[in-house]
Amino acid sequence: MKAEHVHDDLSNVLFTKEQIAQKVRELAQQIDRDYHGRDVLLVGVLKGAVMVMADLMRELEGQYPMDWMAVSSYGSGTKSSGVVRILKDLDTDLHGKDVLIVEDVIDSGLTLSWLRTNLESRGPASVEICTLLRKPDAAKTDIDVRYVGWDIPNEFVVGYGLDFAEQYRNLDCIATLAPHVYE
Ligand SMILES: O=P(O)(O)OC[C@H]1O[C@H](OP(=O)(O)OP(=O)(O)O)[C@H](O)[C@@H]1O
Ligand code: HPA
Ligand SMILES: [Mg+2]
Repeated sequence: MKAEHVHDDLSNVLFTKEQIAQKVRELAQQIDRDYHGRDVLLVGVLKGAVMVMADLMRELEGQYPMDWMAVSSYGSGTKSSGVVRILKDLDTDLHGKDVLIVEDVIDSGLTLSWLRTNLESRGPASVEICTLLRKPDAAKTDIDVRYVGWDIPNEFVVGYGLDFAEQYRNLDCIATLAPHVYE
């Protein structure tokens, strides 16, 4: 879906489809460089990370198995509840693996902080994080993130996997939502 189809619901397009594609390519190059020859597992966080994972996987030159977790802390609102629930766990044993978590956005950081601790307790060789977006002004906890696409202002964004109440995930760009949609 293109921005023009939901024009009235959006206030500002932050990143176009082309800008996102270029950024994902750059992230893939860094990851290929750092993880070459290692026993890596990419862990995607459903559902928001589906787009970035799908595009990142295709840009990577090495072999990278992937697995998925579903956790939810937002429900249908625009604020994190702070309570993270596992809705679907990994199928893969993490012992000895270099785990790279792939996310769409780090907002308060509560989801990732909880998830990293959870995965670290499963005996992996390492756990690092790759996120397309991060909101430094929204951080409620300090997380060490190895790969960041863009730092963005503290506004609610949709598109490229990011939803508001399950809507707008299939928007091909990343945009801020007009206040009338959620107020
Ligand atoms: O840093 P935080 O404040 O914790 O927010 C970030 C998390 O919130 C969103 O997931 P959400 O719970 O909305 O699930 P979804 O991916 O299915 O939309 C997003 O995909 C991250 O996982
Ligand atoms: O800005 C956001 N948009 C959509 N989902 C989110 N989950 C955390 N922050 C966001
Ligand atoms: Mg969401």
